[in-house]
Amino acid sequence: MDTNTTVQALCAGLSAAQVAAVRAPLDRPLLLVACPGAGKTRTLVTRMAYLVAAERLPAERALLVTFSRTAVEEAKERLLQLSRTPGMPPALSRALLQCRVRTLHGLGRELLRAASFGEWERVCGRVPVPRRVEAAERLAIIREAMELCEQQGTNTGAGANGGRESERSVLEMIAATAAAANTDDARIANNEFSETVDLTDERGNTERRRAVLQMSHDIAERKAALVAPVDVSTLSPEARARLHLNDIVYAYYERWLQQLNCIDYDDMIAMPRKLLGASAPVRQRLQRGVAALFVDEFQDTSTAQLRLLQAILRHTGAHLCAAGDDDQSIYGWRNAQPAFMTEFHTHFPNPHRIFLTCNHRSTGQIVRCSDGLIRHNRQRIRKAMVLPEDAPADGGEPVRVHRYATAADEDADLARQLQQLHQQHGARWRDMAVLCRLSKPLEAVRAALQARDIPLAGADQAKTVARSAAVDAALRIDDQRRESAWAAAAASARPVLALIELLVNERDVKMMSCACAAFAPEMHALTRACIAREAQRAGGEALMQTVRRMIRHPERYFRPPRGVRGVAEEEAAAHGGLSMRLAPNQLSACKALAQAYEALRAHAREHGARISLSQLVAAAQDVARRAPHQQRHRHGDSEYGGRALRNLCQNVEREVATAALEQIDEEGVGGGDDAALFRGLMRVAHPPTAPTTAFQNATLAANLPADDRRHWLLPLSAMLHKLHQVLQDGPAALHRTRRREAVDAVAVSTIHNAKGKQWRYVFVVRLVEGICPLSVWFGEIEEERRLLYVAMTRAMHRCTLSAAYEEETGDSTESNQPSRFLAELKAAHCVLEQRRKGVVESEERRLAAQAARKPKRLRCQAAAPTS
Ligand SMILES: Nc1ncnc2c1ncn2[C@@H]1O[C@H](COP(=O)(O)OP(=O)(O)OP(=O)(O)O)[C@@H](O)[C@H]1O
Repeated sequence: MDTNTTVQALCAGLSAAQVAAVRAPLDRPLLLVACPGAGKTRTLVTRMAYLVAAERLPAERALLVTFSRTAVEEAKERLLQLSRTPGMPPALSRALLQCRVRTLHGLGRELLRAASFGEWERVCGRVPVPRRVEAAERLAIIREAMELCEQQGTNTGAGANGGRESERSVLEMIAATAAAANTDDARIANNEFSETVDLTDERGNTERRRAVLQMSHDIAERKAALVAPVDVSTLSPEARARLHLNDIVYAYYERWLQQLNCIDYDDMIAMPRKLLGASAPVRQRLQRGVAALFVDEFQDTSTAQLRLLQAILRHTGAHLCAAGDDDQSIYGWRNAQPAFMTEFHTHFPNPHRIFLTCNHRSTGQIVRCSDGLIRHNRQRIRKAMVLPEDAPADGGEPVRVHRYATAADEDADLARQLQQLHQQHGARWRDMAVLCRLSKPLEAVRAALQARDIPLAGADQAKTVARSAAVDAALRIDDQRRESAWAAAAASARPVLALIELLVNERDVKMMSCACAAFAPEMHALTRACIAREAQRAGGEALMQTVRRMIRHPERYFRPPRGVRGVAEEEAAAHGGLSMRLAPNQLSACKALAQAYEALRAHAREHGARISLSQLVAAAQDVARRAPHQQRHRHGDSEYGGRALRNLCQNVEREVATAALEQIDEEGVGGGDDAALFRGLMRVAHPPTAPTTAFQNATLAANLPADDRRHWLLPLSAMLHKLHQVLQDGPAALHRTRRREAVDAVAVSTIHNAKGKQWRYVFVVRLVEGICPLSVWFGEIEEERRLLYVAMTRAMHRCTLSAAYEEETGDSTESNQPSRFLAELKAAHCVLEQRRKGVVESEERRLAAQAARKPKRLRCQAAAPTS
């Protein structure tokens, strides 16, 4: 098939504007300004295919980035569909599956992985691989810094002096954090910062919450602008006195992130950008992977993200094709800047702009009603949403606006309408969605719908199911065998895992003690404490390095055996040894530990990237068997137990690998090759709760040749983590892989989560002041209006908006004002219905009574009017 025919097949069914976008020349950046339902994702992926087919773009160098995982899934699905277009040459079909689709954060993570150990430390100030700080942790740290600054009389408002005093004391704290490492460790160990911040009070307009969020926003802004926090320790007292509160909180927050070896969401964008300037491997990784960059949902771009995109284009010279709708920008709280759409030309010079304004999704009435609403916004690219030529301008039903006396009435009537659509109009549950501005009010809605047996799901209308039987069969794990293997393995696991743990984590005293119990049982607690103190004195040296140093200079650390003359204690201390030296037998204990450790380390080095957890376990078992004390103290490590542990490890390995494969299968792109498997392993290999991961990785990486580090570092951590979990929780833990499966259920979701989706019937509930628009938001009324616009434009066939005058909250009843946006809807495209409590209730009672009497007749009866 020639290229022209292929292109024709690709563009079949597209509108003229969409075809123009697909075939636009490559010499200038391209911006597609689209309306809801204009098919921008479809156009973007078709352009990708067009460039691959007609412009010889290597598919693996076509990269589409977007801003949420759902959007990634959606784009991959579209690529898959496109690859199955009838008449598509098989080579092109295969090539399309090689196109890469990522969230921008995912791309950032990928680039971070290409950085070397040293670059991580030098450019990012972290040890690979850092953990991502939880949202609650972030807010807790910010709040703590602000409260510390507020203490001692800042509440005087004008009391600048009191404020300055306390701010200064926080500055001292920041400067002293490095010195106070012990306290910090204790706080980290106690997980103090994972305390959850009260974010449930979504309607509460509390000043503190607002201030903390605003500060968090300010920190994000600074990070977006790559503003480094001040280094307090280098400032003069005068300079410190001039610092603003926000500078102090930012410095405090960053200091803590470094202490915790964490990065935040913004770092996943800002750090790759820094690394692009500083690291050749990161640049090369990027250059290999990007010749054309496609950005979907461009209106959600934040300042930092824009800069990363610019850096990518600068370093690769790639073609840019962005698509977005400024009217659907709803992530202002994540620093999204719809203005980047209007000012596109200032960031990407000489662009080509194409408008896609035809809504292929909704009826004429929905399109006109929602278009009338969004026209109240001023900061927007002027565009009129239109319908396809063959669609009637006033087609479909008008938008329904329902008002109720109470929220309970609203929910009861909602349930009735959903049931009616399902039972009398044959609609599937999955064709319906209930959307709300906030998640909290949805709790009551869910309860009301569940009470009436309506199946519910989230916006993705999928549920988590256990791993499929096919995968189980592939794993060939038989429950009974696993059960007994687990028992035997658990019994023999401790000494073996202790040694592996020590290899993985050379700085953790607890791990060393654990390993000592098996390989150097004679070692006293005092000796272990001395090793730890010596390592600390040497600036955080690896524990085993300290042990080696002590073995090299026994005269400084150990008393000589009886009858042998040694150096005086004062002299030993003067040479940097211990002032109180350890008993002579402690030297042999140290040697036993070092010997076992070296044997395992040599094994790991020898096998490098090819070693698996079960091989490592086998090696550790071998070392354990040869350890001198093992002959004296048999500790029940039966041969069966040893074998069982190796089997268990193999199962764990298979499980981790299968989880990776499943993930790759679900993503559908790039499956099969080793690189994809490895990427998948990397993803599942992220033990979320292991506090020592960073150190583990650091030490292990130091132990391995550079090339081997990335190949098994994280997978091994994951497997060890899983093995611990299995040993702790029993065999059931081995069987926990889950996946998402589509269900026939009504989507109940926040508007944010519904973005990019569509349903035949959409119900937007709780449209009252304080919820939509949300009163606590920072005056962003236009963003609130955009949210309602997004919600309405999800509807294909019917859109129902509702509000109630009263809502019961606990013991009290709150009165509500209907949302101001309802008054902005044009009367010509909507019908207002005042639904009274009595009518709804009596109708329900009547139907229920009728159902009890004549269930068969009820099924074919037409709906009775209720208003
Ligand atoms: N040329 C077309 N002809 C007919 N239907 C189309 C056309 N283009 C897109 N559609 C349909 O319109 C609907 C909306 O498309 P799509 O979801 O790609 O739009 P979108 O611009 O991403 O929407 P939104 O921004 O609102 O999420 C889909 O059902 C899609 O199949």
